[in-house]
This record gives sequence, structure tokens and C-alpha cells, in this order.
Amino acid sequence: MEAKMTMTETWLRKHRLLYVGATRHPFIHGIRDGSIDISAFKTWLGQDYLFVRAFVPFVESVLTKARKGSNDSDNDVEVILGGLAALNDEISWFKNEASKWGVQLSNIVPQKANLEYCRFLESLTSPEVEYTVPIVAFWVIETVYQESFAHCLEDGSETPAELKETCQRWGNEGFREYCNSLRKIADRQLEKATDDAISKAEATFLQVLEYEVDFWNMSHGGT
Ligand SMILES: Cc1ncc(CO)c(N)n1
Repeated sequence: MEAKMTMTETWLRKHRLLYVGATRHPFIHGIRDGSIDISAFKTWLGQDYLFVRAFVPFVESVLTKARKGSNDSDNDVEVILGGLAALNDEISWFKNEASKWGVQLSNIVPQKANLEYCRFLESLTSPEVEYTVPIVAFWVIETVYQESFAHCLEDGSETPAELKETCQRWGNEGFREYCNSLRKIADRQLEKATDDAISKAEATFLQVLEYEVDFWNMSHGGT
């Protein structure tokens, strides 16, 4: 007998083009082949610092919902809390990286795509939004970065030495396993979800991918 396909697998197949658009963006290709304009990288760095700070309250709200809305809340809390702890480390990393590149973080103004993405995440923190929806969003958000930056470290990539550490942050094996843990939680929730919750979660999956594409785009068109 064939193994049943999980919901996330179904969606990844169904929305392949958009997924590839988010994980193989020209920004990532530019890192991978070394052609990236360093000013684009600096723009991304400053904007992502602001994003990650706004991401913390989102993850906090996922953690709160995991405690109440999960039938394996011990596991979920452990995974999500691990993610939250990693964000603390990530914020320090951004500060350090920004100073290396001469990027003044206190002067960064969030661009439109960033503000809209953060506003969307904030909307998912509402108590009316059930756990399944933000856990799917959380999984996709982390996975886009994992797949994108891991691509820059594969055999045959020509990522400049000074950008390798950035790629390692999200492209490493531990982060990949963490993304898999989030995916398992999402699939478990989706298995017992109502049709209404499933269609909301699928719409959220698509929205996150679109916001991720817009976020990468910002580093090019950015001011
Ligand atoms: C825009 C964006 N998406 C995903 C991640 C992964 O945490 C990040 N740091 N920034």
C-alpha cells in the first residue's frame, strides 16, 4: 500500500511554482553565484533585523496557542521554545553582522513589503485564529529561509566567503531538523482540522510564500 500523502506535501506539490519562486529567488541566486550586489545584501540585512524583532511576538503567540490547542503540547512547546531561543541569538547575530558591514541598525526604516508582512503576522496572533493556521505559517516562514540558504551552500555554489556565515545560520542541518519538527506539528494539526481550518491554513501558506517573494524583492528595488 502507498503511504498517505501529508497535507504539507500535497500543498508543496500543488503550489510548486510559487514555492520555488520563494526559495530560488534571484537574491539567493546572486549569493550562490557570487554576483550579488553588496548594497542589496545590506538592505536585506537591515530589513530582516526589523522583521525578526517583529517575529518574536508572533512566535510567542504560537507558543501560547500550542499550550492550549495541541494534543502533544509538551513536544510542541519544546520545539517552539527552541525557535524562540534561537531568535534571541539571531538578534545578537544581526547586530554583530550589521556592525561588520557598516549598517546602522538604529536608522533603518521598514519598507512597505516588510511592514505588510509584519502586519500580516500580527493578524495571526489574534485569539480567534486557531493554532493550526499560525503553526503552518511558522513552518513555511522558517522553511523558506532554510531551503534558500541551504541552496547557497550546496556543492557547486560559489557563495563569497564573507556571506557563508549568513547562509550557515539558516542553511545548517540543525535548522533543517527544526523545520522538519515544525512540519510534523503542522501535519498533525492539519489531520484533525476542520475543512474550514484547512482552507484557511492553505490560504495562509500561499500568503506567506507571496510575502517572502516580496521580501526578497525589496533588497533589489529598495532605497
Ligand atoms: C523574511 C524572513 N523570513 C523568514 C525568516 C526566518 O526566520 C527571516 N529571518 N526573515
